[in-house]
Amino acid sequence: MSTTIEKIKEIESEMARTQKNKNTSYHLGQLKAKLAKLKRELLTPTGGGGGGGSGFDVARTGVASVGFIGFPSVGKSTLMNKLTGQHSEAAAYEFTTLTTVPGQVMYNGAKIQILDLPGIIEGAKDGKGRGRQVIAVAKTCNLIFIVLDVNKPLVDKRVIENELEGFGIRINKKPPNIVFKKKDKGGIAITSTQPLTHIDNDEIKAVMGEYKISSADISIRCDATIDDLIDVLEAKSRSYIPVIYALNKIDAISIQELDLLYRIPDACPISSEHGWNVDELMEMMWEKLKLRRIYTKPKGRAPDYTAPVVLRSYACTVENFCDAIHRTIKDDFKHAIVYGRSVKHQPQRVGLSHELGDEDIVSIVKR
Ligand SMILES: Nc1nc2c(ncn2[C@@H]2O[C@H](COP(=O)(O)OP(=O)(O)OP(=O)(O)O)[C@@H](O)[C@H]2O)c(=O)[nH]1
Ligand SMILES: [K+]
Ligand SMILES: [Mg+2]
Repeated sequence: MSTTIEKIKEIESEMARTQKNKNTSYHLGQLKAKLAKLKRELLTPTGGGGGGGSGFDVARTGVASVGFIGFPSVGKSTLMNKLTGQHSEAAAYEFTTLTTVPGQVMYNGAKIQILDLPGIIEGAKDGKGRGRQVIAVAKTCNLIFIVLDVNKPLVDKRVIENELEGFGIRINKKPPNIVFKKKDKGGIAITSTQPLTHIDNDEIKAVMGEYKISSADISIRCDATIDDLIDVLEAKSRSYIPVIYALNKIDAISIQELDLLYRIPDACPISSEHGWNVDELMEMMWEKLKLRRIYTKPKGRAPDYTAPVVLRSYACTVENFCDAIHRTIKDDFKHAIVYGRSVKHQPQRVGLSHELGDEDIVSIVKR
């Protein structure tokens, strides 16, 4: 019996040998679906396999978490120390950090947990070193900093991205706009709102066959690839996480080289050691985390700008706000009075379901 990793290798090499055309698209679709299923097997902890986040998990604090991923000695721990003031051992030899080291930064009134992680190497997702445990922790974070050494940023970037993607992490990407509904009978019905340039019905049917789905409505609302479709079928093992590339050690390069680095999307050139440009990194972190600060205004007094209630953008209704202050506030809630960007009139009376905007000011009126 060959191992899962060997099976994956076999399928990958067969895919590489197979040219994509009308006659092969069904077969390629099958192979891709097989591959996705095998990779999922690899991600499911089976006791000895060392999957999950076993031993690397730490207690979660704060409103959001940021995990550091990168090759050994790119400066992750040095960055951690600079940002949090906490101590994580940093040194000139590889694999200085051996487990998750948690820290915290306060930014715009929000407590944000920072997780310094051990370095990973190529093949990490397939079980090299402790890579799988490390990536499993990153997969639970709200944001990942991929820390790269500016001396070879682009090659390393590709390798690290590949490791994360192989682990079901989707970087700076939204879930594909495909609505999939399994049915008891009726066959496979495919509709699309725009021409599909990457896939044909044969390929889709091959994938469905591999997943043993004989009846479903599939409504495709983007120019999807077969990988997008598989991501939707494998939704449970996918995490869509924003990433910032922290390009570290800029103190070691020229201004001309620095100019080139600024062209890399979602990147922030820094020097952890000297603290250069970490302000910009923090600003980008704030943008990517999409947090909202809500200021409370006690009746007849000025708003309290020093201690905002910080909410996630997908859970920022007046109800979420009440819950964040105290469980019982909702019980005698009458309405809320809101000033800020979420309302047309200043102020405006709103109910529990109203969605708040960043820096809104809220007073709760009780019954
Ligand atoms: N020139 C320069 N060196 C840096 C910078 N940041 C870190 N270093 C050096 O890089 C080496 C590795 O730093 P660490 O912070 O231990 O790197 P790491 O990524 O945490 O390494 P592992 O935990 O082993 O994966 C140390 O010698 C640091 O002094 C920087 O901004 N510029
Ligand atoms: K190191
Ligand atoms: Mg380290």
